[in-house]
Amino acid sequence: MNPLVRLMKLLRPQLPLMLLGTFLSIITVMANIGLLAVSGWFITIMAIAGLSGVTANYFTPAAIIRFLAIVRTAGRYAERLLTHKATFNTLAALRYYFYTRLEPLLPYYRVNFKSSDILARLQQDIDELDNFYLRVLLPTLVAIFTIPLVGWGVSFISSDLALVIVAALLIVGFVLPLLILLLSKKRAQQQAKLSSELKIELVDGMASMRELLVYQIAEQYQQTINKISTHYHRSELHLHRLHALATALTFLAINATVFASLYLLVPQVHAGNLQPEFVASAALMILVCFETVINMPLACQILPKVHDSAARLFDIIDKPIPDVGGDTLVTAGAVKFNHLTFCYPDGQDQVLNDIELTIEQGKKVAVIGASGAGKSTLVNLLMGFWPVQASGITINDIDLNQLNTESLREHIALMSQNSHLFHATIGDNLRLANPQVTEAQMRDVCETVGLIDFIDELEDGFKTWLGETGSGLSGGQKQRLCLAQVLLRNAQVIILDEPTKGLDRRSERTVIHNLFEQLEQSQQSLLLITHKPLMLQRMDKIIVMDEGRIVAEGSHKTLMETNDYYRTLLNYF
Ligand SMILES: Nc1ncnc2c1ncn2[C@@H]1O[C@H](COP(=O)(O)OP(=O)(O)OP(=O)(O)O)[C@@H](O)[C@H]1O
Repeated sequence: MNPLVRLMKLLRPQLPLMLLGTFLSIITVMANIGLLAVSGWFITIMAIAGLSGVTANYFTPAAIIRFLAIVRTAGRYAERLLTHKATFNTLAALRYYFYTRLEPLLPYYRVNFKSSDILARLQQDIDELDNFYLRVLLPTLVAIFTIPLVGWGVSFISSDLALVIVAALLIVGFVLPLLILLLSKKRAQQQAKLSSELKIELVDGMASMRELLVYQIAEQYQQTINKISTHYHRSELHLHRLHALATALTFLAINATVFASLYLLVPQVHAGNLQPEFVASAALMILVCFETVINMPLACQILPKVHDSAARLFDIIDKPIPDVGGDTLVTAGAVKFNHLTFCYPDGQDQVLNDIELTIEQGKKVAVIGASGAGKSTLVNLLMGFWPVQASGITINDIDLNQLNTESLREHIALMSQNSHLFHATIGDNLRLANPQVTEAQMRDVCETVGLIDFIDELEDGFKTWLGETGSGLSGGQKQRLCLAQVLLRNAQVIILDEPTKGLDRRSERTVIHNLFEQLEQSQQSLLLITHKPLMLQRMDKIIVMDEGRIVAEGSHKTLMETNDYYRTLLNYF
């Protein structure tokens, strides 16, 4: 379906406001035209009456002028109020619509989406859609309805003049903008592409500034930005030139129409077929009646941008959402991987091959393997991020595909290698994991992860603000805060991916000791990805993975004694 048609469907809830706004806009434009026409006529008859010394009735035209002036002012105010309200409502609804559709897609298409691109689309493209009603639909509807009304009104003065005005309005309102559109189409597309590229480069550059400086490629990066920026401004200049040309031609057409009106009407006045006051009335009216089409060149310039933005947004959200999750609530029990085999939708090779693994409730299982062995994939599948084969994974003997995703995420808490901390206070970051948590509970959990001394030394304690992605904390402190978040979830199964990465040996010992003590008490299950002997020693079972397969399993002691690959892995990491 055409993206603009889809967009119109999305705007349907705002239709009453939009139609009312359009109606008021038409009334306002017509009142303005009427006001100038009556004023021209009124000024002329008063001048003629003054010069010839006759009296004229000025009460009626003065009352009409006042009435039209009030309608114009009140109409403009109400129209602006309604049309802007409709626009803001639309903007909010569109953002909500696209965000809610994008959210479930991100875990599946993470690899193919660039966050800066998503940001550019969500911000820039939706802003562009916001123009659709105010700058495209509204002026087009106003032009379509008012041009015949103007023609009809002018035909009472002169049908020839009516034809000239309607023709001029059609040229200025439709022919000229379409011509400019054709001339600018390629450049406009190029400009949209460059603008998006510029945004992506800037966001990426800001995020990787440290690396750019360390690898001494900041200058190269600057040159790239300069190059895109120069091309962007060149396109923009070209488009502005075309726009200026359109504006100049529009004013030329307006003035030519005024001359044409004099050319047509003055001989008629001479011939006695028309009263002279209508000449001034027509001239003033012509100047203002182009208001009906004055925004059409801009509308034609914006329309392709709106079309492209809508197409880009629909393009993302139309990606199929993998069918994951059912209605059954998760209950505590063993987590089982039953001969699980998995291949990413966009991948060729099997990433997991015949995985057979059981994690009994309350037990601690570790997974160890070289980089790329499939450990994170195993965890992500258990979290329900990708669909798996029927009965490939079960919890308490219920197929993962039948389990409610929300309930699954309550049942299992995950601390991945790159857990995110928000630009908020330490307390707020902890409350994200558990909104009901009390200060006492926060202190307890921070004690468990060995962070409480550090927090107590901070002037604002839990109210200390963290920078973006937790900057302001050391790598080890961030890691411990993320661990605290996971522990606050009170989930039945906890998954930790290298939880002590970045910790010194003493802190690591304390954290491990406290963590395992808490797990013993709470009888939570633990699935741990680690290469640290300190933790591996305390596990009930260790799985050794290589190229997507389980190649060995047993306790730390047994594996150390019997498995060369396990020993190599421990030495290697
Ligand atoms: N979203 C994805 N799409 C396609 N292939 C992927 C995706 N994520 C991972 N892979 C591939 O799957 C394989 C296993 O990756 P995975 O991240 O599970 O390994 P890992 O054992 O966790 O590695 P590491 O210890 O380095 O984190 C790798 O070959 C990787 O390239």
